[in-house]
Amino acid sequence: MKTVTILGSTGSIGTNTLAVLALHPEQFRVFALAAHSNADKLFAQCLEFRPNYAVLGSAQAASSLQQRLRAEHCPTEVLSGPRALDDVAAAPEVDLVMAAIVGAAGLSASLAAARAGKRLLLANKESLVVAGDLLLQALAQGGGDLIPIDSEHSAIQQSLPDDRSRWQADVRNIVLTASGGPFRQRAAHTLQAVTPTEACAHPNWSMGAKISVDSATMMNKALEVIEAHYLFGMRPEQIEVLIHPQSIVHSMVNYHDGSVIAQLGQPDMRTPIAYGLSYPARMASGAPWLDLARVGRLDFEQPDPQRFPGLALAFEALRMPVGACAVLNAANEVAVDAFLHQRIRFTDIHRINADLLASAQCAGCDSLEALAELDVHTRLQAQQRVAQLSPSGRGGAAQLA
Ligand SMILES: NC(=O)C1=CN([C@@H]2O[C@H](COP(=O)(O)OP(=O)(O)OC[C@H]3O[C@@H](n4cnc5c(N)ncnc54)[C@H](OP(=O)(O)O)[C@@H]3O)[C@@H](O)[C@H]2O)C=CC1
Ligand SMILES: CC(=O)[C@@H](O)[C@H](O)COP(=O)(O)O
Ligand SMILES: [Mn+2]
Repeated sequence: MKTVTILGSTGSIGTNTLAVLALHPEQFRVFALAAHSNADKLFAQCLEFRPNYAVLGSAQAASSLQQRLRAEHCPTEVLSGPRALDDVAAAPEVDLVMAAIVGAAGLSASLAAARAGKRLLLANKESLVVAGDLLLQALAQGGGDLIPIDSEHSAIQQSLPDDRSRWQADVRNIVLTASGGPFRQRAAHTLQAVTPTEACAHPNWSMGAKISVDSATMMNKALEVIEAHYLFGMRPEQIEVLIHPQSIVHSMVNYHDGSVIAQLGQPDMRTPIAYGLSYPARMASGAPWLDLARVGRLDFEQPDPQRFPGLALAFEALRMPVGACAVLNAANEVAVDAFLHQRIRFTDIHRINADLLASAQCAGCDSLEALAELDVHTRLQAQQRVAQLSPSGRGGAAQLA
């Protein structure tokens, strides 16, 4: 029996993880569930999975959830705050940690799990983007391992040789597939008018709001290029991005002998989640079977740099000092949030990201403290840019649309 902590249990990945675990009660027990503010959903999850611990963002919300659980005779103890996230990630009882918090807010608990030698099931790509070297060092020190949950990286892992020492010798490059998101065919000059609802309407995947907007700008793929660089030790020029609108080929590896090895499946996160939970064995995930005759065709095309200028920022950041990726991530988190709150236009996301990356002062920012400072500083700068770009900052009160 393996014991699991799920960080971000109320989100899209968290919910899918619980759906997979529910299929295998004889193999897994839930130790802790953590959310930020969705107390109602966490309450329902606690009643169903009866974890030892639940975590919420604020002490007040935690105390209210505790009372509701006691009234239902549920034994779960409710904790609060970022320290509690680290504690439930590193607790000695835990074997597996699903890191599915959104954004850099997930970094501290990912590091805590890594230092404690857990198997880290990493959905929170921002942890690697902000502090890739430090997370890999923590894993090496803790003696645990990391299984990527991001569908492309799960696909690459499944397509690489088991023997890591062969990766550089055998592999020519890796190809991350991208759906192109909801605006793949939309004229670039109309993108400034798109709404948050349109941007979140991903053609193939059902996901949280932040990653859905990232898919629409292709900043998701930019973050995934950086994620792949750290996970697989590939140089920027060994990482290629190819648009594949059906999201059936989840990514592929080109070998020196001309072979291409890929992983295919329905666009359903329960598959990479089940792979991570059961690795190296395989188990049922609940995802539907892939019927290629029904899919009919698989298309591929080059990403259009006019429509998706954000993709190039990943390659730029990887050629800069290490903190540049943290700057790009922080700028993007602030910009996406401002877009979702209709404070800036869709196309302003890229303006903010590109401006802040261009002015990044990140030389020597390789410690956790320096990266944290850089993150705070960049968020302040990004907020200032948001204020300038928002309708009131432009000198008018007009609605964005
Ligand atoms: N969704 C997907 O299919 C995929 C997601 N990923 C990655 O997985 C991560 C999660 O994505 P997704 O599930 O879509 O996101 P969601 O927005 O659906 O869920 C986010 C989860 O994180 C919690 N959370 C948010 N902020 C904090 C915080 N400050 N402290 C603690 N918990 C917090 C939320 O709690 P609450 O509900 O209370 O707000 C929620 O449980 C992201 O890094 C994303 O890039 C990667 C590949 C695919
Ligand atoms: C499911 C998953 O891994 C997402 O990151 C997905 O890849 C998003 O789709 P895009 O290819 O549109 O970014
Ligand atoms: Mn992905």
